Parts: sequence; C-alpha cells; structure tokens
Amino acid sequence: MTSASSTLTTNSTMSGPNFHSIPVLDYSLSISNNPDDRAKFISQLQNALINVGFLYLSNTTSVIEQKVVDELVSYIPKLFELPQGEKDKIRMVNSPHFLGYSRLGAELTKGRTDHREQFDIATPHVSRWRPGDPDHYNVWGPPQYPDESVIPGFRHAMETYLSQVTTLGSQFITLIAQALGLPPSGLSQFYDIPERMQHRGKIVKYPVPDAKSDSNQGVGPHYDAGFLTILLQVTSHPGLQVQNLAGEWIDATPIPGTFVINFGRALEFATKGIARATSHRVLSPPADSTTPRYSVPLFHNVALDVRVSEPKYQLEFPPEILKLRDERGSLATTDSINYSEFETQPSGQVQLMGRVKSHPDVAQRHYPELFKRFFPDGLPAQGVAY
Ligand SMILES: O=C(O)CCC(=O)C(=O)O
Ligand SMILES: [Fe+2]
Repeated sequence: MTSASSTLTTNSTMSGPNFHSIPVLDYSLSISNNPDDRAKFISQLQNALINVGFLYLSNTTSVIEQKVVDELVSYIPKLFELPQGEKDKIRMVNSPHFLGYSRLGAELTKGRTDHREQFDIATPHVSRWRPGDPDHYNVWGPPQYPDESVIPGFRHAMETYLSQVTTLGSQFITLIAQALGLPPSGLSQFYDIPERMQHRGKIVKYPVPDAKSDSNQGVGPHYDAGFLTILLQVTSHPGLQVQNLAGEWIDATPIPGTFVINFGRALEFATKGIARATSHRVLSPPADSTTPRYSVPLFHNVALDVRVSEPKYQLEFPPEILKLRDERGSLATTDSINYSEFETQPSGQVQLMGRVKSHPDVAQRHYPELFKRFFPDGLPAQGVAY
C-alpha cells in the first residue's frame, strides 16, 4: 500500500510546509544553562509540533538511564519465548482494563488484522470504577505480568522503565506548552495528580511474515490517542512510516540512542489543530529478515474526565502561533480515521471506544453493550485478543 486514500480532508492544492524527513532534536539543549540552547530547542520543537507531528529525541540519558533501557531490552526476546501457557495466563481477555497479552493477529486496525504479538502493560494503578460510574473509569487498572518465577526481574525492569519514560513525558509536556507560546504549566489542566494518572505501554513483536502471507500490515494506519507517545525502536528494522501532508509515507528508520516522539489526537484537538497528530503505520519486517522487529511505545495519557472541547479547557494561543498553523493549512491527505470522538467525548470514553474496536473479544466479555454497538454482527473471525 503506497498511495494514500483520499478522505474528506484531502487538499489537492496544498501549499505551505510539507516534510520529507523527521527532525532529530537534542533533549540536552532543553535543559542547558545557556538560554540560546533552550530557545533553539523550543524553536525546533515548534516546527516538529506544527508541521511534522513526529520527531526523534536524542540525549535523554539524564532522565531515562541507558542501563534501564538495556535491561528492559535484554528481557524482550525471553518474554516472547515464554511457554504459550505462561503467556495465556495473562491474556488480555481477563482484563476489563485491556491490559495483558495478545497473541499474533489478535488486533484490528481500521478493521484489518495487525501482524503483531504484544503485551499491554501500564504504570501501576488500581481500578477506580464503582457501580454507577461511567464505564470508562475502568480503562485504567492493574496491569497483568507473567509470574515472577518464569521471568525473574522483568516486572521490576519494566516498571523502572515506565516510570522514567513517564517522567520524560511529563517534562516534555512543559516544553510543548512553551513551543506553543504558553507558560510551561500551560497544559497542566489536562492532568490529574500523578498518583491518579495511568500511562500505558506495550512491548511489541512484529514477526517476519511467512512466505504465504498476503499482508505486510504490522499495524495499519492510525493516529495515537493522547497527548504524546514515546517510542523505543528496539531493533534496527525499518518498518515505521509516517504520512506527510501530501499523503506520502516517510520512513522513520531507527536511529540508535533516540526515542521517537509523536503527538496524539487529544493534543491536536486541545490545541485547535496547532499540534499535528500524524498518521503512521508499521510494515512487517521484510521477507528476507531473519529476526523479528521489537518496539516499546508508551502512550502518555491525559486525565480520564477531560473533555477537550469543554469551554474550561479552551486555550488562548498567541497570534504568531496561530499564523504558523494557518500557513501549514488544516488539510492533509491521510489514511487514518480514528479518535475523532475527542471532539465530543471525555478522554477516557474515547480511549475505551478505541480499545473496543481494536480488541473485540475483550469488549464482548467486559463491555457487552459497547461491543454490540460496534460489532452488531458478533465477533469478527479475526481480531480476538485470546
Ligand atoms: O511499533 C511501532 O514502532 C509503533 C507502534 C504504534 O504506532 C502503536 O502501537 O501505536
Ligand atoms: Fe501508533
């Protein structure tokens, strides 16, 4: 699939900035004592936010220690090689919070099967849902980990990693605010106190498709949901691609020592379209590859009750920032369609609907009413998270 399908947002006479590569930003500039360095970082971030929606971030070891990354990475092949029975003990269908293990081919994007196997894991949290509460309070809850005895130390390695990446995410939010002409705390109204927040990650394996496979969809075109995603590309495989304003797919080839950061639909709506949520997808490793691709995204959430369209959440941006958005234009060719519900629904409800569409079997067990709404003909043949 190389050509973009046109949607309502197609703009054939596109003018203004487009991108053909993804900028690399040096995080250490943002914490430098030299104000010129900090200003340079903010200006590069402004361009990435408004015109690209993606960036690579280098030099983050002051927040995410290299040894923490290395330790997590060392567990990843072992995690997927656990006996199937151990993985099945923590399958996602056990969890109303959509956390746990999904076997290969269990997930749908835009109704098509993704060719990936994954563990959805999140920062520690208890479920706050009580009878009578909205369903979406239940999208946050305790993660499921494999038994400590079968992979000793993994849980600690993952929790340490998640905690450090979450810290980077929270600091990055203050930089985003500044790049949008707001004070550093300008986006804090979208967050609850840290103890009442949950951020989710995944550990993902994209296997080499077998010769008979007619699909190279690792994960289909989509937008991410929240404010930002921080992605570790563990292996050197190409495969992640990002859609530019003209609808062309641009490679986000792994750069060692960097994270990929991209912005989600909630941030796009909350910033009146100034920050771009950019469509992306992952292609399976090429047929001649001898190893799978691994990645670890972390989705940095906003609070469950936030309805970005509510008057109390409206932000005022300086005219020069709005001008940059207008010069870019609000139209782009895209293959992605998801998460437009942020326009009307609270963030938790949008997340829940996204999860229902991706994991229908989990929804059927835990959210039967929503399941019927999205899958009136019952469970699709594919797309069972196990
Ligand atoms: O695996 C990757 O590189 C990206 C995955 C992704 O886009 C997602 O899970 O939202
Ligand atoms: Fe994504």
